Amino acid sequence: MSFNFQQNRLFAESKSLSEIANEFGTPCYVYSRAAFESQLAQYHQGLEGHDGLICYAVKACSNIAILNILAKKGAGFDIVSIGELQRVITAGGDPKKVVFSGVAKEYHEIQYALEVGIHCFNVESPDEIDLINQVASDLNTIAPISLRVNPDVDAKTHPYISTGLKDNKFGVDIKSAASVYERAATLKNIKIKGVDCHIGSQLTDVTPFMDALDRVLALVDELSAKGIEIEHLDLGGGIGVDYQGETPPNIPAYIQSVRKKIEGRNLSLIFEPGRSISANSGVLLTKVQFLKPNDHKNFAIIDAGMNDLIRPSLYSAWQNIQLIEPSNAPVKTWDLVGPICETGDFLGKERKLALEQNSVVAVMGSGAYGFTMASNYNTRNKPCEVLVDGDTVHLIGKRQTFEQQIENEQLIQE
Ligand SMILES: Cc1ncc(COP(=O)(O)O)c(C=O)c1O
Ligand SMILES: N[C@@H](CCCC[NH3+])C(=O)O
Repeated sequence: MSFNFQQNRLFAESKSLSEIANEFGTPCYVYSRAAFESQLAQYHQGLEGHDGLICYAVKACSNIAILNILAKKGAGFDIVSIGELQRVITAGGDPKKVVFSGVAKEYHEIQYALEVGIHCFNVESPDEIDLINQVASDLNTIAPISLRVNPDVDAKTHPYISTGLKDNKFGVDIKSAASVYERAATLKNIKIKGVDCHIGSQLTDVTPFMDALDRVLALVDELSAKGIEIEHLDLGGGIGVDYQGETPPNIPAYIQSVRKKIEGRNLSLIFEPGRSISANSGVLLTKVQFLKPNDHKNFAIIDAGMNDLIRPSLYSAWQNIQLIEPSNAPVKTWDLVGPICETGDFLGKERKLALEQNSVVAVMGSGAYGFTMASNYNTRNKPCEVLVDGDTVHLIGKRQTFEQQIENEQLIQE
């Protein structure tokens, strides 16, 4: 029972979103604790009885209160920067359950990750292996690594969020992976642990995952023949969600089919889900400021813009928009546009809604890549974030202030 209607009023668990909008103002991200926990539980259910880790992709929704809730339920974390690692540690997450992805890890980031003792580095290039080996040698330690391989499969998702094609910057071409492993095996401060693969995001069909897995398993066999034994497979994230009637794969069933494919092999499993845990665990509340109907198009100007939620502008992503209270206004077709001085600043186009001035709407499916991609464009303060737990509301992220925005800026002295 995450987001649900009760007598035509939209609720987060047992709390009405109108009450939240009144108390905290808009724009405001609202998350459901139960939703986060039940999505994570699906992954744990799929993995039950098999060795492995569910490493939530912090970039999807990184508020420390959320990370803390997931950590308490046993999650590990997939991070891509020292900042994300600091978030995990601040939130009480276990560094031993952290995998470090990303194409551009820096010396100080690798150093910190080694000092806190992360589970594994997901390495994306031969040069990076050398740097990790160097840092580990400087610290007189051994760095556990997986190589992120690019299996050249088409994830059949939006080109901007497809990562497993040979045209994408991520990972190492699977054809040259064996030689990269062979070289890594000669390095004194490197310990080879796994093979890593993440082919894209918002996949609604498991076929590309399974094709990638076949290629990864062929590599595992090739490595084994060369005397390099792989302990774990990290199959990344990427499971899609229902934004507009999509039918995403059933999570436990997906993991079961992976387990079936690796039967008889001594391989533990890591998954790095982001969107499938957080997208439908959050909404963005925004209020109609003005209505600007005209002859050929009706604009509803809302108080959230592309700086608060960039997905519609950046990927032409479609997210459902719903009134949180019943309305007596006539239903019309509206473009919901924000306050930013950009033509591409919209959260939804051609939506049939009974809008009036001060109506509050919820942009559904905003829990992933929502707040984490928010910016200060047009010097707008980032919105607040609240977490609903049953009928209790916690403010987990205060609305940013102008003073916070400019605190690192200074006038020149003349
Ligand atoms: C390496 C890596 N792991 C995990 C994720 C999480 O992906 P998703 O949110 O699609 O589950 C991403 C983002 O696509 C990623 O780049
Ligand atoms: N930010 C993207 C997903 C990127 C996934 C990260 N590799 C989205 O909102 O759909």
